[in-house]
Amino acid sequence: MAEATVTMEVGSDGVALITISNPPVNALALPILAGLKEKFAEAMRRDDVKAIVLTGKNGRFCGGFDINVFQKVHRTGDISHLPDVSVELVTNTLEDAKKPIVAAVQGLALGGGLEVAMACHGRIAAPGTQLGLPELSLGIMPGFGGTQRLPRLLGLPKAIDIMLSSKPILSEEGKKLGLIDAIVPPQDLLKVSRQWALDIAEARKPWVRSLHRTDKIGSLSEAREIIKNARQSAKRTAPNMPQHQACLDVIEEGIVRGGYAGVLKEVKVFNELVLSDTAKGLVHIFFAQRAISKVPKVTDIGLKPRAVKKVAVIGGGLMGSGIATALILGNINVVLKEVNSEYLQKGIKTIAEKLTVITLCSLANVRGLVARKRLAQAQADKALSMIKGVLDYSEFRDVDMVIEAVIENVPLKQKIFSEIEKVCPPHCILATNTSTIDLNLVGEKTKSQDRVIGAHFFSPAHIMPLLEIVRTEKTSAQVILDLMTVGKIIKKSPVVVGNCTGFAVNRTFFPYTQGAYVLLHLGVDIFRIDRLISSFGLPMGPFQLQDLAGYGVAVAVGKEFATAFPDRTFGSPIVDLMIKSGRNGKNNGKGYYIYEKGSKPKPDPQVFPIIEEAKRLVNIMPGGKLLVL
Ligand SMILES: C[C@H](O)CC(=O)SCCNC(=O)CCNC(=O)[C@H](O)C(C)(C)COP(=O)(O)OP(=O)(O)OC[C@H]1O[C@@H](n2cnc3c(N)ncnc32)[C@H](O)[C@@H]1OP(=O)(O)O
Repeated sequence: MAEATVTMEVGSDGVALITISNPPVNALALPILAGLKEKFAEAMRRDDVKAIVLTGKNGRFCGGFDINVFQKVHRTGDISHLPDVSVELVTNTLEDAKKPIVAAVQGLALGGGLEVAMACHGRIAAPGTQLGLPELSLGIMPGFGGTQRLPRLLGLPKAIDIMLSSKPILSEEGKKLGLIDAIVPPQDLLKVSRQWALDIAEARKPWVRSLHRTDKIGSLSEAREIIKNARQSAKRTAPNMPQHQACLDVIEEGIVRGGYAGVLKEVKVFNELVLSDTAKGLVHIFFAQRAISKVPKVTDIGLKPRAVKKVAVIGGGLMGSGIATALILGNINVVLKEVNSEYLQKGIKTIAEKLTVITLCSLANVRGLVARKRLAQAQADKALSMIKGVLDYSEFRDVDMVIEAVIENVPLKQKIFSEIEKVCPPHCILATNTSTIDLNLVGEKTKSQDRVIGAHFFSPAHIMPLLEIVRTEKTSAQVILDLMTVGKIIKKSPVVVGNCTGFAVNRTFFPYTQGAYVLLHLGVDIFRIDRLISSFGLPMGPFQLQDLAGYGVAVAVGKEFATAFPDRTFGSPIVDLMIKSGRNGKNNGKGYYIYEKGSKPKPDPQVFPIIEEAKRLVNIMPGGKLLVL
């Protein structure tokens, strides 16, 4: 592992260049923070230093405080692992320095990295640099003064938006908003920054301390109104995330009692948030998301991913259309195969609708609905030109991958696999989107077992980030790597798992659903179950989710499980009875809930007699009273 260092070089111009080096993202690890303290102290002491430029090595300014330290705090419960950076280093040493400091920012300045840059007296950036405070996505909030300095540099609405969304902006936007003083080509970054620092030292440019600024804050009543609206919006969009409200409280403290009081409160609340369960969970997810791209004997054996330029998707239903949309959005050409032209048209129409909605959302910043719609239509049409609908296999001769997305039916999948093996080129990856069926069964009738792999997407497939990649003992490392790479290109989180009925997700999910059925049969109100699960933090409860997925999936998956794990299966007739009574969930607007366009799903009391019938058929409490939980 490369060493974490901070270096300082003093030029003949009297500018000290302090460089952070901690590959790959120059995170502010503890030795880096100690190094910064030491080098800044030296620069302040030395008479030959007039001004300072702070930068990061290898084209990246800084990816923020070292997240590994949070893990250490979580493991030990000992908050003293967190150093006093916000007041001692960022405010006293940098912002209140006796010599001007300019941040030369390139690549990225995120979290603590941007916070350090904001405490400097000038910020010069290379084009396309990412600037953001993503701390809330880790369950914490900015802790090096970001909650105070960002609003003072950008104004409250934009600063709140950046913090609460955790999304970075580019330096070009940063320049327009006032976060960046100048954008210069990377090769001029240090030269311009040095001159800028000297200009401040020699009073040719203003010496600005961000925390002391008030010009962008507006009146107290305006600020309060903005914060109030942000609070309400966060309550709706992030109801189970305490860090959103906490961050707004700290911002408000700074508005009401001044930036320095805000910095002090930020430190206190930051330390509380670091220990929260939310932070523990989200920091775990940060590392887990990175760990998934390291698969032993796949990503560590020197293989290079092959280009996947054209993918055939078999089946244009709910899953197939979503998968095709995701591929097109990732700039991958798609051949969509259906059994007849009616289904094919329907599939392509669904894809067109999805593309229009997505492009419309991505154009939210374009002014005027008409202009937005026109642009969205043009972009969606362009994307649609990457798809070719077919009814036979003639287009399959040059595809790099096939993703079969038909119904969960073993003989049908086996037939398709033996057909595609014959028509596709020998390098072609043969993937199935099955959610449950053992892949050895799916590929049983092919000779190309090394090319057979599971690509289990989650509905809606163009939106949900998880891609469960299922490998059998015979799937080749190259094929796994290729699918992982496609997954990343189409912005999924590909997780490689082993092969068994249900794989990892449904193997876990099935007992969860079974638990919900058992409670239903014990007499617990299903809408109460859903409410409890939502308030626990999941997007929806098990019954609403079943409505969303459609009952066909539940029936098919249930059968597979019952066959594979008969002793772990509780046979509830509820889904069959729902289907018998003409319900199919969201698909036909009638499930456990009623679905009407433009309104939220409403619990349907008419399902109670169906539930009673299910309970009567499987009487798990003969003669007993209903359990009140
Ligand atoms: C007090 C302060 O307010 C608190 C903070 O600053 S908290 C930190 C705030 N910063 C962040 O949240 C940024 C987190 N990092 C990222 O979003 C992305 O890593 C990135 C955009 C910087 C780079 O993305 P990318 O190039 O795709 O590389 P990615 O694979 O994510 O990361 C490369 C490596 O750097 C590590 N890394 C990235 N940021 C890190 C950080 N802040 N601390 C420690 N390690 C970090 C990753 O764990 C990964 O390690 P690995 O190779 O051992 O798995």
